Amino acid sequence: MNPLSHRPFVKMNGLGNEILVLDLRADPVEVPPAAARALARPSVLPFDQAMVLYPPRRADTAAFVRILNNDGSLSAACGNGTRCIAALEAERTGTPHVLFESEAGLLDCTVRPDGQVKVDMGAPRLGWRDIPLAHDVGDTASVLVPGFENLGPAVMVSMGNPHAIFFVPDADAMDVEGLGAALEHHPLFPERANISFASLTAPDRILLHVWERGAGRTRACGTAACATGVAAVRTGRTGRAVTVTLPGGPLEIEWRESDGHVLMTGPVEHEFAGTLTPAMLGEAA
Ligand SMILES: N[C@@H](CCC[C@H](N)C(=O)O)C(=O)O
Repeated sequence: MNPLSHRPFVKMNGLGNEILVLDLRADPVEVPPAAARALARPSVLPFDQAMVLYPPRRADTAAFVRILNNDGSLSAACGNGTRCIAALEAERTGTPHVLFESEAGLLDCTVRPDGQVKVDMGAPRLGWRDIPLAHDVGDTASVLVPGFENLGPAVMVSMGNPHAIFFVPDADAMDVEGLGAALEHHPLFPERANISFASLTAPDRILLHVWERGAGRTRACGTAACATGVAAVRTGRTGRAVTVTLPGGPLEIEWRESDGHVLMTGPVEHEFAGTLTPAMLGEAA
């Protein structure tokens, strides 16, 4: 019997970014990449990321969170998924403040009375080794990617996961699938990268399309919105507070001056809950 069989799940989304939540705190087991791929099949529980809750490593946190993309790969960060698990945990405990830990660090979340969730996503990392890049490129805010020089320079930012942001005249007009799939695997990005195309639509508004590492094109990516807010400040395009609008809707992003942390605010939606079956996990019943 697969140890994940008969475990409860919750399906949610953050601006259309499809999130599967597995709370394994009571009886932790590993979620192998093959199980994530089986569950993500279109006829089963198609998701972009699975947020898997494990017992906390620190007494002040609600859980340690592991994040899997739908190709089975791991990510240290997922902004939309973090809002989803914060809303669930706040509902469960009756308190609006929730602290999680992930591979990227602490995630301090607040569920507001209007249901919007604010997450302190921590400080971005901007050094080439931290992003990571394959080698020292000089200024990580202006990186010409070999073979893609026609796109102009990428701004590289890590929000715990690697992001390349291209500011372009019209993000709606970009071939997000074609360019994203090629750039995700570019040798300059040794851990692959999330690829974003961003356009300024007002002094404090950015239009964003994202190709996600390990998940492909999604309706929204919270860490990409955070990274884009940081990238816009680094390149002198905006102030520190912006609205980033993705196909799934807007996120409010602030790169706080006092401590360098990035704050993301946006909605979540509960869809349905259920129990995993052997068939969902790709096994005979
Ligand atoms: N959708 C997420 C990002 C998920 C992780 C990403 N695909 C990666 O592998 O880095 C978000 O909302 O941040």
